[in-house]
Amino acid sequence: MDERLDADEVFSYFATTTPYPVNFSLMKILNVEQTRALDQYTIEHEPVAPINLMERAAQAFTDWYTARFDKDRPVRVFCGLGNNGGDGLAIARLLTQLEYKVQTYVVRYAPRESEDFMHNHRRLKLIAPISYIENERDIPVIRNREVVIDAILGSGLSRTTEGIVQSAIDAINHSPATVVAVDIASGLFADAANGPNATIIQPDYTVTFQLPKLAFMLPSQSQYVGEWHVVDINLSRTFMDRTPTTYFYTTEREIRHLLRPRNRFSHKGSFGHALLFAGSYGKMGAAVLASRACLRSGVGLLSVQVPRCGYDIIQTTVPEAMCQPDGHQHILTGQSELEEIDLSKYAAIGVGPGIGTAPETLAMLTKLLSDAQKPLVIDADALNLIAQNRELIAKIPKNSILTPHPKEFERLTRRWTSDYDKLGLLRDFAQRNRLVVVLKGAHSAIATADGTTHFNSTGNPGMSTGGTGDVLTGILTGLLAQGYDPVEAAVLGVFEHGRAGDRVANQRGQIGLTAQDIIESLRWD
Ligand SMILES: NC(=O)C1=CN([C@@H]2O[C@H](COP(=O)(O)OP(=O)(O)OC[C@H]3O[C@@H](n4cnc5c(N)ncnc54)[C@H](O)[C@@H]3O)[C@@H](O)[C@H]2O)[C@H](O)CC1
Ligand SMILES: [K+]
Repeated sequence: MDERLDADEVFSYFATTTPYPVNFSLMKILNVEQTRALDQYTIEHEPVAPINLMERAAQAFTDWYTARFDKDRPVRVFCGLGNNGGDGLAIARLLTQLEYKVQTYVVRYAPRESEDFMHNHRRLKLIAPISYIENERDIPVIRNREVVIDAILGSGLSRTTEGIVQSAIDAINHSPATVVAVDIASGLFADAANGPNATIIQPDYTVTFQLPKLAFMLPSQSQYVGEWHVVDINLSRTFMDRTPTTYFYTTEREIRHLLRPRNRFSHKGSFGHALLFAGSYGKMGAAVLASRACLRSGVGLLSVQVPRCGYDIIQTTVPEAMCQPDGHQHILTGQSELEEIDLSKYAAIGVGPGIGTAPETLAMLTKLLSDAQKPLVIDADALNLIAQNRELIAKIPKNSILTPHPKEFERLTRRWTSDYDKLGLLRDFAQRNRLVVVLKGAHSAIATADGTTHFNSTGNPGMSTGGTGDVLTGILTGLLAQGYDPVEAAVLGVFEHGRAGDRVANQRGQIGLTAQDIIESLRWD
C-alpha cells in the first residue's frame, strides 16, 4: 500500500480492507521512520516538549525498573549521545533521586550530542558524577550482581557499531551483570537485518516505548532482545490508529473483541458441522487429538473420516464425533464405506493430521481441493503432499488456512537467508495465493491475503512436542465451522492454542507438557 496516503485515505483504506472492525486499534508494529513520525506528531499535537516526552519515557522505564530491582544492586548506566542516551541520563537521575547506587558513563563516540541529551546531561551533573568513555581504558570493570542499563544507541542506529561503542558493548556482553536495554539493544536494527558479525548488546531484558519492534518477533534476533516489555508513554493514539502498517501483534485486548458470545437460544446446529480428514495406520493419535480439539473449540457437530483401522479408535476415544471409515484399511483414499461424501454439508473441513503421503491419499487430497467450495484448514502431510505437487497450490480454495512449521513452509517455497527474508516470503506466498498462512514457532506469524502479518503473543517452548500441531488444526477447523472468518479464526485460534499451553506450563512446567494437556486447558469464555 502507498505509505504516502494522507490520514483520511488511510482511514478509508482500513475501513475497507482490514478484516477487523476498524473501530478498535490493534497493537501495531511500526517501522523506524513511523516511530520517529509518531514521536514528532505527539510533540506537535499533544503538544508536549521533546524534553518532557523524554522525561515520560525515562519515568516509565524507571517505574518498570524499580518494580523489579532492589536498591542494593549497583547500577551502571551507559549512555550514548542521542536521545537514547538522553533517556539514560534521565533514568540515572531518577534512580539516583530514589537512592539507587548509580554510576553513569557517557560513551563519547562523536563530538556532538543531541539537544535533549545536553539538557539531561546538565541536570544529572548537578547531583551525580558522570564518567566519560573515550577509549578502552575508560571502560569500568563490571561485576556480578550489578545491573547495566544500556542507553548507548536506540532506534536511531544507522550503521554497524564500531570503535569505542563496539568495545563498550563487548565489555558489557562479557560481564556477569544483568543487562536491561532502553528501547532496543544498542546495535540492533529495529526492522532490518544486522550486518554479519555485528556487535550488539545481548540483554536479559528490553524495555521498549509504546509499541514492540519487528526485530522482537524474530527467532534469530532473540539473543539481542531477551525478555521484552512494552511501557506506555502515551504517544498519539490518533496517529497510531491512522498509520498504515502491515505488521500487528496480537494480545488479549484484540482477542476480546474477536470472540463471539453465545446466546441462550443457540442449538448445536448454530455452531456448524465440521469434517476432518485425518489419521493413517500407526498415526491415528493425530486424528484423535485434532477431533478432540475441534470439539473443545465449540463446534456444533463433528464428522471424522479415517482409514478403517481407525474406526473403533475414534468411536471409542471421541464418542462425540461421528465417524466415516474410509474404504481402505490403513490410509485415506476418500472413498467412504458408508456414503458418498457431500462436502456441501460441512461448514468447515480440515485435512492433514497423520494422513501420510501415499499416492492414494494424494489423489484424495487433489479431489478435495478441487471439490471444496469453501476455505479449508490444511496441515502436516497435506502440506507436504502439496509441496511435492506444487501445481496443487493454485487449487487451494481462497482464504484457506495453512499451518506449516518452518520446515514445511520451506518445502512449500524455498530456503530463506534470514528471518526478514522469511517474512517477505510468507507475506508474498499468502498474498499471491490468497491464503492465510500460520507459520508456527515462537511468536507464530499469521500472514493474510491482504498483506498483513499478525504475530502471536502466547505459547512457550514446552509446546514443541508431538501432536500440538494436530490440536491447532482441530481448533482452527472448529472456529471456521462456527462462522469466524479465516483471519479471525487463525488469530483467535493461534492465540488460545498458545494461551492454553501457557496455562499448562504455569501449572505444571513446560517439560512435561503434552498435546492433550493443551486440549484440556482450552478456554474461550
Ligand atoms: N517514542 C519513542 O520511542 C521515544 C524514543 N525516545 C528515545 O529516542 C531514541 C532515538 O533517539 P535518536 O536520537 O534518534 O537516536 P539514538 O539515540 O538511537 O542514536 C544516537 C545517534 O547515534 C548515531 N549513531 C547511529 N548509529 C551509530 C553507530 N553504529 N555508532 C555510533 N553512533 C551511531 C546517530 O547519529 C544517532 O543520531 C529512542 O531509541 C528512544 O530511546 C525518546 O526519548 C522518547 C520517545
Ligand atoms: K539501547
